[in-house]
Amino acid sequence: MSATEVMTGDGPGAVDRAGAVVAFTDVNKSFGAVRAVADLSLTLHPGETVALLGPNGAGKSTALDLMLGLRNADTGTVRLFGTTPAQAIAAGRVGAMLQSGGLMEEVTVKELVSLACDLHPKAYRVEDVLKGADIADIADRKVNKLSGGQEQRVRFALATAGANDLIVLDEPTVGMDVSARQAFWATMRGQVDEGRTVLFATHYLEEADAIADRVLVLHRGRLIADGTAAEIKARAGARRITFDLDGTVDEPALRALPSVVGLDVTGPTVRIRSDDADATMHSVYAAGLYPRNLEVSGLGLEQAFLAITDAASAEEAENR
Ligand SMILES: Nc1ncnc2c1ncn2[C@@H]1O[C@H](COP(=O)(O)OP(=O)(O)OP(=O)(O)O)[C@@H](O)[C@H]1O
Repeated sequence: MSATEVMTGDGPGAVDRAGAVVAFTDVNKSFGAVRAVADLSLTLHPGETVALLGPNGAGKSTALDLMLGLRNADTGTVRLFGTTPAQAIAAGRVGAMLQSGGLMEEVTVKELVSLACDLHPKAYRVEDVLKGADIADIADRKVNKLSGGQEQRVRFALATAGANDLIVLDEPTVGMDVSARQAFWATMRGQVDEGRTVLFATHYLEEADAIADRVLVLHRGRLIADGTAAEIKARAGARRITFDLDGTVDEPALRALPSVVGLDVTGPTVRIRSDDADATMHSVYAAGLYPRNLEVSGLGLEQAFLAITDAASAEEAENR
């Protein structure tokens, strides 16, 4: 498969757009010469938990800004619930937690959350929002006295002040320690269980793997993968094969073996990424090689992510 083809799973992303929560159609957004979002089409469906991954500068924040109507697309259309982002937000259907934008400083946590509830057309009770975001114990603290992790939880409270149908989170757990992160995702699961659609951008691939039922990978503004974490791992080359060889290692010959999608040789040690480990190993033996210390293991999402983004970069360099 070419790296620039979008890997689509058979999951909900593949079905028609009727009833879509989010629909991007051929969306482009540039900043000067930089194409931050390029020909992006995607559909999110009710109840999905979707992780948005991509290296730095891939266009994640820009895509979220377009989704929330904070920026306009140069070309293409963005629809939330069949309306414009502004209409969907005005109707109280969308909650967002973004990286940018300071919080009002001289107010208490409770005052800030109360304000968010006052502004929300389908607001929850302030006490419930505080409890839901696990900040009831710091409700009377001034916002400018919070730690980074506490501030993140306040942002989460603001995103969940009312009954939203879509929650958009940009790197929500940055600055949280491990236990705060676990508590955060437990709270988030509650939102998902209530039927909300959740989209979150993250650099923590283990979070994407554990929480998302669909993973989107952006690379230089393009969508290069869309599927479950398992599908993305499988398509990036499912297996990692490691062994040692005696004598000179013939790299071109190894690279030419069937199903090899990646090769790394360090001294006598050969590391192969293969999308069919049986076929690859069969041909290793058929070539008369005697691999020692053989290990075959599955690829983690992190390795799969690196593999597909590296492949996309290599392909781009070739086409240049
Ligand atoms: N306001 C802006 N002016 C100029 N260039 C911008 C602006 N916003 C984003 N860009 C550029 O657009 C590209 C995409 O940026 P974006 O912030 O969307 O990426 P990202 O995937 O969110 O990155 P990160 O993981 O580092 O947060 C980058 O090359 C960035 O430098």
